[in-house]
Amino acid sequence: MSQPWTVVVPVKRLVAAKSRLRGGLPGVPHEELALALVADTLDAVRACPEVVEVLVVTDDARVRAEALAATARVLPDVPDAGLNAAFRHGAAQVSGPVAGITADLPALRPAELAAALRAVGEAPPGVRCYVADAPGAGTVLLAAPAGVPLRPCFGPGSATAHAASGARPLAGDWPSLRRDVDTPDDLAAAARLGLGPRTARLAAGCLTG
Ligand SMILES: Nc1nc2c(ncn2[C@@H]2O[C@H](COP(=O)(O)OP(=O)(O)OP(=O)(O)O)[C@@H](O)[C@H]2O)c(=O)[nH]1
Ligand SMILES: C=C(OP(=O)(O)O)C(=O)O
Repeated sequence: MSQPWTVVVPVKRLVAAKSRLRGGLPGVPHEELALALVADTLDAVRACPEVVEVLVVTDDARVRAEALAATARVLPDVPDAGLNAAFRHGAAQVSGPVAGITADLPALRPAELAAALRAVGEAPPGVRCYVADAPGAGTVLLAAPAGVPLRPCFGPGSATAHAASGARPLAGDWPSLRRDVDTPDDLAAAARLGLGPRTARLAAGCLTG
């Protein structure tokens, strides 16, 4: 292991999560789909050899149980403060290198996350790095070396915001890491890469091509 990373994973309450994906798998209850995305993301993060701890920030009881089963630590959310506050809250608990990742990466392969985290370790000292999503406007991963504040700028146009904040984009070929799932089309694209087992079970018979 090159560096012992802690990964912070914020997750909204399932009833409100992934609203753009609602109805994406006909006949599958929305909260089951939202939870499956989280479960597959967490399993892949946990299986990454560079990761020593996973910190899930959530107020959702089912996500909490899922995270504990995946041997993650769970912190309560900052009430009504949004995604960046949740990332800051998690990162504030960490003294070593810390990465924030979105919980909507059901095709994530541990080896691709490991390669991205190793690439952060090769950046100049003190530099934060980010991985943009497949379309290029969003962010799936933001990482800071030990002692450097994470300073998350997630939200619409976050890739530009992270660059403007001084973070460095990582250019690796990591399709499963870059494939966040916001819409039914994203889910179909993730399925082409290969979904994790929880999401794959729900998708069986619903997705084509
Ligand atoms: N803890 C926490 N996590 C959040 C919050 N807002 C978003 N997230 C998580 O941040 C990640 C990326 O967010 P989005 O891709 O916008 O997901 P979303 O808000 O569930 O999806 P939409 O409803 O379609 O916008 C997902 O894992 C969300 O669960 C928040 O207020 N608190
Ligand atoms: C949260 C983000 O966006 P999206 O909801 O589009 O995944 C982001 O990319 O910072």
